[in-house]
Amino acid sequence: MTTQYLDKYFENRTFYNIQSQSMIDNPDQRIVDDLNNFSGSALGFALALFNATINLISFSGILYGIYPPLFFVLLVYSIGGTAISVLLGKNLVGLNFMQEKKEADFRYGLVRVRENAESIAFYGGEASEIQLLLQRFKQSFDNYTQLLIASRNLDFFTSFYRYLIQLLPAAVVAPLYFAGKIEFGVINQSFSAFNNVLSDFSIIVYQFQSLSAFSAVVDRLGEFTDILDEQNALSQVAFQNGGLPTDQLEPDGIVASLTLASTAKSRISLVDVEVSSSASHPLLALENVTLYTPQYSMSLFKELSLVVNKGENLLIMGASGSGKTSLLRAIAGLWRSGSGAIKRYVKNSVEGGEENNREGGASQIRNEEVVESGGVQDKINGALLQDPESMGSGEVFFLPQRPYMVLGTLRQQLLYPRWSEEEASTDTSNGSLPFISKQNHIKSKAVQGLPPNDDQLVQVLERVRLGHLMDRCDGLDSNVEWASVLSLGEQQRLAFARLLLSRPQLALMDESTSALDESNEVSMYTALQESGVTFISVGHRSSLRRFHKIILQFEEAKGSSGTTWTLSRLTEADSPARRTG
Ligand SMILES: Nc1ncnc2c1ncn2[C@@H]1O[C@H](COP(=O)(O)OP(=O)(O)OP(=O)(O)O)[C@@H](O)[C@H]1O
Repeated sequence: MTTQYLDKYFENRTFYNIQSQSMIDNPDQRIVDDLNNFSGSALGFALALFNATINLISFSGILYGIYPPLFFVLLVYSIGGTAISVLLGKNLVGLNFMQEKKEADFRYGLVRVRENAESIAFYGGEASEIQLLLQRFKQSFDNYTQLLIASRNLDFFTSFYRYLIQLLPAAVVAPLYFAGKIEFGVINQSFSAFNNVLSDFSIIVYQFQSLSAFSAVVDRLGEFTDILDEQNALSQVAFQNGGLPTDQLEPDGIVASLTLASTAKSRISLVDVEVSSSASHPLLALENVTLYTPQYSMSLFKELSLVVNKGENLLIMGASGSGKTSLLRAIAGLWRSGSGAIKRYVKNSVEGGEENNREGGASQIRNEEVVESGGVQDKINGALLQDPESMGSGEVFFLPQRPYMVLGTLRQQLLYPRWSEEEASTDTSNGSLPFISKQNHIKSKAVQGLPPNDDQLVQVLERVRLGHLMDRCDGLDSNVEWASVLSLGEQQRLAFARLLLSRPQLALMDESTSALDESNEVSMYTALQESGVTFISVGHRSSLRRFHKIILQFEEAKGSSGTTWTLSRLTEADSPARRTG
């Protein structure tokens, strides 16, 4: 179940939609605790029911044989008892549901402290953190108090129900013994049969508390499953739709009904156009794209059209909050609320690598800058960037504003997110889980060619001026908490190393050099230009202009919501030659 849920959670970026649109609380807790409780309790209840059935068959015959009315009295008594326990415990399900949520919120609060330890320590925010955490704990505690009160009331009733009836067999059977109708041993026999049948009939009454906890777990998992299925169905619809008007879709089954409901508001159509290697083609085209925030609560920009050709790097500038990152989200397919079309031109990745190789020759200015910024250019050109067979080359690579450091070795940092499948196939640690089928897993990004060897990884590290990490951290296999150990600028350079290793056709970079000094920034951008990758950067610094050919500027529209945009070609004045001259 865990692998199934993980597959669904990661399929079609559902984890991102759940998080960015706050669709559901604590998916992690549902995957870990709720699945555990569900499987454990389901097995427990199934066994209890099976036991009770066998027991009932065995003992009801005995009891019925001794005195038939006793059997029927017991039946009526247990039906009444079940009804009263359902009445008394009906709010237990809701309370158990909330208890799971509140405890998960509290635990998540503690995880956030661990993740942001340094920022909290710099702010000196300990007192506020304790207060916030205690607030969460108090909510959990208050709910637990209510849960205890409801359980206590139910427990009073259950005990009363269990003991009240104990007198009945004695009261009925003793007179029969004194009348000489039955043997003395039959009294004991009737007690035993009576209690067995009572507990079988009363399985709901006795297990009500666990049943209500189970029911809360089922509710939480059901809610989660619905969201996962709905998101995946929506993505399939969007995929099948591929830019067609929704009325052209086949109206069959759940997918079609979701189509009609979900496309009441229009969505941007995202089309991957396959092109042959020989044809000259753009890398990206936006046609009349109007973008809204995911819930359509705010319009960001309207009717944006642009084309990015190979080598025509695009710079996006504008005020904070004007929608620059959101445009990258739309290009990456994360945000679809709006209208218009985004076309990404993709081709065979091996061909892409060859083309990169052919275009690997750098201009004079680039070479000068590279020598100045690191002096390892010859090695890079010779061993790495001109060896397409050894490189991965996907289509679009995204460098987010906040570099993401995975939990793992330096090698895994560098290879992320490519080659993970290859690693998984050589990983023997899954051997103890034979039921996990590899086919079920989300495919990592398709990679052609061999993964880079250690020498190449070290060269790229040196190219991004992180060669010292090899000595400092005990080589490529050292495993530390990278997000805490590396400075923000070092993390951004590591992200560039990933990009250089991945060598996509198009890179989307969101303020990915914001923490770097100017010399490092020049070095990173130069290396990227050298590798033949076309890039779209979001940034605030005017020093970035020299690496780009086109600029898209967002400006606040006066007197109306949203922003206006202007697209212009960067003039020669922005080139590095002019600047230095
Ligand atoms: N998940 C979200 N739901 C709703 N609104 C959002 C969401 N994410 C961002 N926004 C809003 O969308 C607007 C554009 O955000 P975006 O991140 O694109 O800005 P930006 O131009 O990149 O800003 P900055 O330069 O500060 O990074 C902002 O007003 C932001 O508050």
